[in-house]
This record gives sequence, structure tokens and C-alpha cells, in this order.
Amino acid sequence: MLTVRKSTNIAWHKSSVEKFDRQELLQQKGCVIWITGLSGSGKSTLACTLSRGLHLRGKLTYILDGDNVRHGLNSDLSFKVEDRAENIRRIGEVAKLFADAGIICIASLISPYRKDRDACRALLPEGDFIEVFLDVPLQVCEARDPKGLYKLARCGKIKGFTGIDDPYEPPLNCEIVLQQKGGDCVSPSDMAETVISYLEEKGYLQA
Ligand SMILES: Nc1ncnc2c1ncn2[C@@H]1O[C@H](COP(=O)(O)OS(=O)(=O)O)[C@@H](OP(=O)(O)O)[C@H]1O
Ligand SMILES: Nc1ncnc2c1ncn2[C@@H]1O[C@H](COP(=O)(O)OP(=O)(O)O)[C@@H](O)[C@H]1O
Repeated sequence: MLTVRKSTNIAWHKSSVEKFDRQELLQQKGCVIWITGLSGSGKSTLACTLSRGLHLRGKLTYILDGDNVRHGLNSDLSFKVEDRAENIRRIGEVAKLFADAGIICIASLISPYRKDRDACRALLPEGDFIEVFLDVPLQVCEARDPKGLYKLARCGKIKGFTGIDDPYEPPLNCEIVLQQKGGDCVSPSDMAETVISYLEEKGYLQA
């Protein structure tokens, strides 16, 4: 099991510069914005739009995108259930380090299982894990199909594709739900503004 601890005889070494000091320097609070949703729901687009919007306000962000992290750190992981869990666990741990650095970390990955997302939430202090559900129907994602992956999944060339022959468990009570229904098109910048307003209201955009 991935949760079995094999590192023993280790001790935590404290630094004289702490999260509080870094937040003072940056004039913001470190946190994790966790964007979950189907492939094609707009996670990467929202992550980039949000990062740009916050950057323009002088806030330091960093994006951990599932697709991108799978090019390096997680290139050894497949899309089997246990590998998805490990993908999410590692990104959750890295996101925690970014938040501790005082950075607004934007993690965008399908993260289809509730228990894997909840485990990442549990790594952070109360309030610092902000789960954003991109609630976009499968039909809309499939019609977009920017990488042609749904087409491949439908004809059996990709097995275990989320939403087709692999599950997606929507959040039950996340912080923000962004819906994209039928004709009502919500632009990426409107979605990013919703998230920025939440951060403002909760005090994350000041130290
Ligand atoms: N079987 C299967 N199911 C879902 N997605 C697949 C699969 N195979 C490859 N891809 C591509 O991988 C991207 C999703 O990676 P993630 O790390 O976000 O997935 S997960 O959180 O571990 O489930 C996903 O990117 P996005 O479209 O940006 O979501 C796909 O491009
Ligand atoms: N709010 C939106 N409204 C309409 N189209 C969008 C929106 N957000 C993203 N898209 C489009 O949907 C497709 C999938 O977006 P992407 O960000 O790659 O999704 P994901 O990262 O979830 O796979 C892209 O073609 C993108 O331009």
C-alpha cells in the first residue's frame, strides 16, 4: 500500500523562516485551489486564466496540471485506479509544499475519486484547500474533445477513460461549483473572477 510508511528514524527540522514570514513578504496567504472535473471540462483553461488574473493583481501562483506533472514527476504512473491515487497523492503533497511556501497553488487534475481528493484536503489546515468543481456535462466535454481522446475511447482505442468506461465521482460539498450548462456559456474569465472573489472574501489575497 502507498500509505505504508517506510521512512523511519526521521526527525522534523524547523526553519527560522516560517510560513508566516513568507506570507508577510508576499502579502498573500498560501493555499491550494484544487480544480476537478472531466477531461475537456476546462480545468487547464481555468487554471491558466486564474493564474494570469492573480498575477495581474501582484499575487504569486503556481499551476500543477495533471497532464504536465505526468510528463515528469509522475511519468511512471498509468491511469489504473491505484496509479491515479498515487498521482493525486503526490500532487497533493507537492501542493502542500507550495502552500507552505506562501504560494497560491492551483492544482488542475481530473482526480476522479472523492477519497483521493479528501486525502489531499486533509493534508492542509482548515480552509486552505479550496475545491473547485467544473461541473460540465459529459456531452459538452465530448463535443469539445480538443485532443481527440473521447473519440479514441469510444472506439475502444483507449481503455479506462474517465466518463466513458471509468468513473468520475463529483464532489458532494466543495467550496465552489462552476457550471457550464447547454446554451449558457460562462467564459473562463468569468469563472476565474468567481474564484478570485472567493479568495478575496476569505482573506487569501492579503497577509
Ligand atoms: N484513461 C484516461 N482517463 C482520463 N484522462 C486520460 C486518460 N488517458 C490519458 N488521459 C489524459 O490525461 C489527462 C488526465 O490526467 P490527470 O493526471 O488529471 O488524471 S487523474 O487525476 O490521475 O485521473 C487528461 O487531460 P485533461 O483532458 O486535461 O483532463 C487526458 O489528456
Ligand atoms: N469556459 C469555457 N467555455 C467554453 N469553452 C471552454 C471553456 N473552458 C475551456 N474551454 C475549451 O474546452 C476545451 C477543453 O479545455 P481544457 O482547459 O483543455 O480542459 P481540461 O483541462 O479539463 O481537459 C478547450 O478547447 C477549451 O478551449
